[in-house]
Amino acid sequence: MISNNGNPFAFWSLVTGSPEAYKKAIEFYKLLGFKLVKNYVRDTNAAASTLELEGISYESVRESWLESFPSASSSGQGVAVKLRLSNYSTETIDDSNDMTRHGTRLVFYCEDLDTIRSRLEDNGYEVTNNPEEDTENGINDYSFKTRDPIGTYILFSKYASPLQTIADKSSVSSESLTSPSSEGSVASLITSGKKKIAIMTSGGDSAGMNAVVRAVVRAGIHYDCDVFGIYDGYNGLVSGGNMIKKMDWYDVRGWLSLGGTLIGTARNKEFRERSGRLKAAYNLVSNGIDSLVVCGGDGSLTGADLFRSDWPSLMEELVSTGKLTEMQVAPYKRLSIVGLVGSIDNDMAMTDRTIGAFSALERIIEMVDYIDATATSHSRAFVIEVMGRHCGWLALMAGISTGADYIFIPERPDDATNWKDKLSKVCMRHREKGHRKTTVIVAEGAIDNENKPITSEDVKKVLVDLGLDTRVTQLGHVQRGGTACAYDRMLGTLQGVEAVKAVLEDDGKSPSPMIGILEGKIVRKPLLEAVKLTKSVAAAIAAKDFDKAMSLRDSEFAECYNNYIETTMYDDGSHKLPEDQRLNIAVVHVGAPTSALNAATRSMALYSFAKGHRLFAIQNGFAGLIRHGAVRELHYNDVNSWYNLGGSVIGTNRSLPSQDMGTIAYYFQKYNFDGLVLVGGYEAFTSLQELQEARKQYPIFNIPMVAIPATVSNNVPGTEYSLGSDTCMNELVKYCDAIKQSASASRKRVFVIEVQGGYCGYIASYISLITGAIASYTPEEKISLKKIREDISLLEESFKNDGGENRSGKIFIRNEKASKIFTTELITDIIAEQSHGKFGSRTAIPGHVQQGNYPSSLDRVNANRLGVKACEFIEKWNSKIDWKLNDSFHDESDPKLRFRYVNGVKFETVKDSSELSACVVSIQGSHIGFRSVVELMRSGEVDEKFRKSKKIFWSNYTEANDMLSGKLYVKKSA
Ligand SMILES: Nc1ncnc2c1ncn2[C@@H]1O[C@H](COP(=O)(O)OP(=O)(O)OP(=O)(O)O)[C@@H](O)[C@H]1O
Ligand SMILES: O=P(O)(O)OC[C@H]1O[C@](O)(CO)[C@@H](O)[C@@H]1O
Ligand SMILES: [Mg+2]
Repeated sequence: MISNNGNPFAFWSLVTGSPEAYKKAIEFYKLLGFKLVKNYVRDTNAAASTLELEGISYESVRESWLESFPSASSSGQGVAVKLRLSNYSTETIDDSNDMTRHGTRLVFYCEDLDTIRSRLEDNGYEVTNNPEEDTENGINDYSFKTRDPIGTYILFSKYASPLQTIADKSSVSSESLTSPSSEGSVASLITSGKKKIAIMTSGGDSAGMNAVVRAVVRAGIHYDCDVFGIYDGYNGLVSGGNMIKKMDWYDVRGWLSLGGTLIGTARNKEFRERSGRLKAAYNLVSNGIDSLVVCGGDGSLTGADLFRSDWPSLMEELVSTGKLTEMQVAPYKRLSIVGLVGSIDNDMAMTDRTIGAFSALERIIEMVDYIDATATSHSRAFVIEVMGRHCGWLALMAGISTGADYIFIPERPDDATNWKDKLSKVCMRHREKGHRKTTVIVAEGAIDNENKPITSEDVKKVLVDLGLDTRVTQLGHVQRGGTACAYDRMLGTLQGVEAVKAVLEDDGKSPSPMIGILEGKIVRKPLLEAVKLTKSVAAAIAAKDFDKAMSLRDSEFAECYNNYIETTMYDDGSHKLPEDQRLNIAVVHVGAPTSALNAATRSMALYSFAKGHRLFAIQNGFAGLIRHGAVRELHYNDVNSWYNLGGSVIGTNRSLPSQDMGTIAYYFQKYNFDGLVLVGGYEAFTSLQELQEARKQYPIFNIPMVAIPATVSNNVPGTEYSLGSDTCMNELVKYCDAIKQSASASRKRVFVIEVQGGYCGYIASYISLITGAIASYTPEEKISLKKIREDISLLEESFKNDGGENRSGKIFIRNEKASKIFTTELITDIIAEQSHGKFGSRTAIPGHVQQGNYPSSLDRVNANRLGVKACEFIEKWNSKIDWKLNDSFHDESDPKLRFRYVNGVKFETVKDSSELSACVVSIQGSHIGFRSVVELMRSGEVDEKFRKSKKIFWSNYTEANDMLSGKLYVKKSA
């Protein structure tokens, strides 16, 4: 812990509830040579005493900062102590002489120990010698100790590092070790045997980075590590000093709801050079940091990987140039590095999604939806340029989500010689079909197949030449702004926790990991390989090997691109099937409305039209069919603008086919349906099951039938995702942020928020995780008075630790059916009663707002994919081709797979292959497969009584929230 530039700083935060001790502590640190640099006004109402401090009355002072600077000639390290007086602090001074019983101990390095010692003694402080001082070896040693007036153990050592021995000292120049002893001050040395993890954010900021930092800080502390924040990315790492700060549990309070990155980010040239990385290495070692978690994009992780590979030689250089000694670098022979991918670009290999990409996409679709209104009004064309650097993910997904007429992305460049013609033809054709507006999305890295950039202005010229009144909108940094969407809060949080686990499990043998998400599962991948693969995308594009570039993108990229083309470009009739293969497909919405029902129906329709099929909407659910025979054929202009329309245009209804199977069979016969797509929640699942069973009586139902899960509750058996559930989470995140703000402003108030979900606790667990709720109540976990009591204790603890700041409002989340007895109102009343007037409680019930107004970007993208998948399913069954039912038609190779596996699950008891023609679309992360409804029922996975799957695939949300909300932390520190 020495410095040769006088810059590095260590920081400690100490809290007391006693005004007297607070005042004395200030004097104590001044005695050691600290200067009082700041008095903070924290909460003028909270304190009642009239302590006079530096001429300011106590009511207005709650926090004091004291700093000890090294002298100008010295390179010793500075130290800052933040003293906080909190009337919530229950901290009492432990009078025992057992240091291990007290949480905080500081070790100060001071050359002139005698001066400090006599000052302390002269002022009545008890000074005790270290009976075990090992002057020979000096490891983790101190000379004497005392206690500050609030009870912190202060140890004084003449060694600037716990590693520094007497013998060792001679090899380091005295200049580099000098503390400002002449001023009788101390230079600091904070030591402990804990693992020290630093977290930094780097590159372009992305929403969700704050969730990462919060999770790393809290998970780190939970696992008994010291966690440091490195400010401004590699800038902070290279310059060190007060850019590296120790972080406290409560420092990250309220961060989930804030946008950008609160520890700052930067792009730094120096780190690209070895000299910059050398400084960075020095700063880490001199702060005792042994593990580095970097959250950034491909560039930042490339830098991190380089740092990792350089590390041994950087250590050697620090020793050979005399900056550090062999002993000092000995424990840092290996730096644990973990990469987290935070970037809006979604351009990193070996992960399906990067933290921030969906938030940026959310901003884009919101803006394009706004533009839609004005574009349609004026019948204009808009060229919208989106970010993404050399990656087309944002542009592709934006194109799908906003019904764009055309997109330009680097991975699938158009032919240099004819792109203008192609663009003109598509746009004119769409206009002729009835589009009143034209939308073209251009990725900022768009190129032609000769690698020449295609700019928004180039595109505009083409559209102007077509006679279209055209405007260009460059969305710019609005895409990176705002708070994180639900998905990114979840991803950042879970990946942050995983990063800490990876640090702790680093045995020095396995390669440095990058935390990614594949098929919905948080995974560790070798950083080195991920960086290498990512670089190969750029190389493939440079070499014009666009197929390879495409294949190296995430697993859903190519599929989404093909879907986009099929639903947007093939309306020219070029891909129509022969007459005898064209089908009559029926679609029905079943159950409560969710926001992506229309978007899914649109994609089914556009896909069907391209193939020459007809799509018939059964209106107002099965009740509509039974009562009114309500069937309507959908046409291009009916559906084309449904990409962003919430609710259900064709109408939805909870009624089941069993109400009147005969009538339904009659209409199926009348319209000669070749397949049925049911879009909805648990009722859609039940309807599918009923229709499948009714095949015995009504052979007309021997057609392929497929249910697309669509429900906010996400309780459909066989899938981990349902359309509309992401929109619901985004709505709830906005709602909870607003409620938390209100709770925080009212200071002492807690809200109990009741969320939907039926008997499924998915929504409650998810929303608790991403809002940092103090407690959650779900049907899966029984509510008891004991649990409520514990949660109230946690709440009290949380109020105490606010210290009047109260940056984050307190909320409890309760699922609507969590308990018959402990209703939302009752829990609210119990809290009020138990608080004895210390804080109040209110209920908040968002109700049907949870269905959302318009679909989220993630739901729109998935609606497009699932709609196409469902139609393909029906086509496959009708074509009677040799269909291997493994996952999503991919595995054609192994004949044994035929009718044996579905979605990777072995089918032991398939009696009749027709069972497999009634399936639920099963989504596991980004992977889409099918599961037969018969097999699902047989598997025992379905909880018919409580209308959900028995599988709780979100239990990691609950575990992570228990860790990060403070529940376990408070228990541990109690
Ligand atoms: N090859 C490299 N070697 C060393 N450091 C690098 C390298 N590439 C990038 N860095 C460091 O990472 C920082 C961020 O990189 P970059 O600007 O490419 O952003 P990014 O991490 O890819 O994030 P995003 O693309 O989302 O903005 C750079 O400013 C630099 O300090
Ligand atoms: O904010 P800056 O430094 O202008 O960088 C913009 C770039 O950063 C990103 O937002 C993230 O990499 C890119 O999409 C964009 O090209
Ligand atoms: Mg990048």
